[in-house]
Amino acid sequence: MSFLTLNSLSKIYGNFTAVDAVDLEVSKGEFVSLLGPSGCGKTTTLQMIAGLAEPSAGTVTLDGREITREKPNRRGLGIVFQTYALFPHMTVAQNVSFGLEMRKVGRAERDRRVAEALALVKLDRFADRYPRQLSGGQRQRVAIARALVIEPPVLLLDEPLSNLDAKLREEMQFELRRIQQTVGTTTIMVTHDQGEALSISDRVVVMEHGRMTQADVPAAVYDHPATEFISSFIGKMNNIPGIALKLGIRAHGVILPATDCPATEGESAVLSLRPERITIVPAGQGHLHGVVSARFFFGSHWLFNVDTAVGQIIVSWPNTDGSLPASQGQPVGLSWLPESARVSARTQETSRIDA
Ligand SMILES: Nc1ncnc2c1ncn2[C@@H]1O[C@H](COP(=O)(O)OP(=O)(O)OP(=O)(O)O)[C@@H](O)[C@H]1O
Repeated sequence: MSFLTLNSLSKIYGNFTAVDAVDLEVSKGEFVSLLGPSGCGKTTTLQMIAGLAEPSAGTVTLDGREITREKPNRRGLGIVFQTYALFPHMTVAQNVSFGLEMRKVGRAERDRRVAEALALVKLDRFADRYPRQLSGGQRQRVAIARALVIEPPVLLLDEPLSNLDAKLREEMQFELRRIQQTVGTTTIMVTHDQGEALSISDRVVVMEHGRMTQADVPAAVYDHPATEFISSFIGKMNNIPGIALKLGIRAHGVILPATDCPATEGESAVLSLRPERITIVPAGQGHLHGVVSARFFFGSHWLFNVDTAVGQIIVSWPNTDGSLPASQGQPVGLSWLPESARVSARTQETSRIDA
């Protein structure tokens, strides 16, 4: 059963369509990320849910009630922006309490709920501090506590972690998920960070040029990207152009196997293969031959660039025991399970990239 429903929601500025007929059903308690490159319409979609932007067409329905034209304060949704927007002259507790005062909640209940919200974000010891006395991550926790204390039906997060440095950002991603799972609030988060969207969401909604192009669980978006754009935007992908065969492609005279082969035999196609699905094997073995042209260390894994007859192939190799399959300049073979590769019809977009 859908708790929040977007029905053909659109936003048009002059003759520019920022959001193009987006349909989405979000279940109660679900954590959904809106993911896409800059300018694809994520924030505008979120703002239409919040009531901060008026839809040009379509509807927003919350818990069976249409709220498309309702004022933001009447919707009572929790909102957290990229900039924390805390009141600088108020303490942490006063910041969190503010929304309850506006709603005329009595003193005793206010104190109880503020204490609960601060405990939830692990800031109970910071209640009397001012925002300037907090780190970026702590301020963002205050913003989350402030949004949740009013017990909103939906929590809307717009790039909530993008002002934090990489390490803190990762910690806060786990924290955000823990908090959301503890309170069970239906949550929609806008992000352009694919890792963030994949790691903490129940479902990822990918947007391109104002349109929703895939909405699915993270593993499905990663393993079965609906468009070529998604396959290269989410994670790394080797896209090898060639001619479709029944089970694979032929590229530069080499036959590359794949079982997932919806393209028509004989047509121009592209074989997509994730770097971590490729194994480096001794020269003379495998489906493809090449020479290691570069090697990069990332701690948990290495990336190998391998020059082959069909172009440069990226291979990811896990750092399980410190051993390496090949050194720079070494001839190698590349192997993969045919079910790890996917062949799709070649679009004009790929042709342009390859040209
Ligand atoms: N008030 C406005 N008037 C005209 N165009 C607008 C307005 N607001 C947004 N746009 C345009 O609509 C498109 C979508 O903007 P939006 O902010 O939703 O993108 P986004 O996906 O959230 O991008 P970002 O990650 O950069 O914030 C952009 O091309 C933007 O320039």
